[in-house]
Amino acid sequence: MSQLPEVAGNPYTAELAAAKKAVALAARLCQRVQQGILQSDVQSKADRTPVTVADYGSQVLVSLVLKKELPSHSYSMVAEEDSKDLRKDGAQEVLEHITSLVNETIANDGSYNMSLSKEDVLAAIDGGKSEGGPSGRHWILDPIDGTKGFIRGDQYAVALGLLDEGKVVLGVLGCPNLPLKSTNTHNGGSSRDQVGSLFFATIGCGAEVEALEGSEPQKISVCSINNPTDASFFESYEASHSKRDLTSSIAEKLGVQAPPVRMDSQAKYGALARGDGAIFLRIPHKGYIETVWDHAAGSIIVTEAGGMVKDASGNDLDFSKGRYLDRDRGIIATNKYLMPAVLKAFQDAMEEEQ
Ligand SMILES: Nc1ncnc2c1ncn2[C@@H]1O[C@H](COP(=O)(O)O)[C@@H](O)[C@H]1OP(=O)(O)O
Ligand SMILES: [Mg+2]
Ligand SMILES: [Mg+2]
Ligand SMILES: [Mg+2]
Repeated sequence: MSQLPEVAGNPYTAELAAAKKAVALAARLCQRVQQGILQSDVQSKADRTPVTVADYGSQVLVSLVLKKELPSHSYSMVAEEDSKDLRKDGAQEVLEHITSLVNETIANDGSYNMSLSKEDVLAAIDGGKSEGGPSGRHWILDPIDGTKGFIRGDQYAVALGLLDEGKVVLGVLGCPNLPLKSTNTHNGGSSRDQVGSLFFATIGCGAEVEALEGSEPQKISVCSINNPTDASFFESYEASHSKRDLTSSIAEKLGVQAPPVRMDSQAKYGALARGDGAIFLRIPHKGYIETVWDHAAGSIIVTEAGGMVKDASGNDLDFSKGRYLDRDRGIIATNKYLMPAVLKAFQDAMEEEQ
């Protein structure tokens, strides 16, 4: 992949180029594993091994590319996976599988002439143990966001953000199964429609999308709908990830006519950022605490596309508290016109639920 030209006013040009390369390479590994799962029989879909291999493999590749592309940068990463299970007796075969998958992906890409050992793989995974926090720079990684969608053959994302002094300053979201063209352009669809979208944003520089395989980047922006009756909303595909009774009550209060669009992973943030839908509601069930890697990349892509991302109290998400977001009861992403009404409906629905 060619280096991005230096853009005046973007202090994160090198980091963005490295992050895009890292996510694109990791996504290639995930695509290969997902194709393998889908080609195998239904029985083995319930086996978690293939997805585990892809989660770890993706984390290894992202960490490797960032270190190779940014050799002079100090490195701290807050990532979802750790190597504990892989160090257990009986995990040798899985570790070998991950190692060969990573090495094959590197060899096919051709950018780096290197081969990782099993120890290198474990060390790369453990590079994601950082606690993050309010000072310094920390990469934030979800190597596969939307694991259940990944197994089903649906949407998933490789999500990478950069935290600088407690603020998310950069986000890259690789969505291998999301069509490059907006899903609400009524072109009837075509088998020639390109699938695989790479969203990215840097603070103050707007949000863009390009083909995961590489193409001319296009600026994106959230929709400008200001009447909730014209809005459509995204929510989790998995009922266990978000309270559907509350989201449907919010939609009813707002007069939303369209049925919910259910999609796995932060692909929802990407789709919202380019105007495929107007509102994204996420209301986890009691006891679930949101992690930073589930929202860092997606939220900056939406805000840089002109949208807003707020918690249930109407506050900005605070990524400076470590591996978790502050405990609050939900997340809303939408445009600036709709946010006041959506927030009010959200709070009213929650009050009624008490
Ligand atoms: N019980 C749960 N409630 C809410 N979110 C969950 C739960 N279990 C896993 N997740 C995470 O929610 C995100 C996907 O949500 P959705 O697809 O519904 O938007 C993923 O980050 C997924 O983890 P993971 O990254 O391991 O897939
Ligand atoms: Mg996740
Ligand atoms: Mg994950
Ligand atoms: Mg997980």
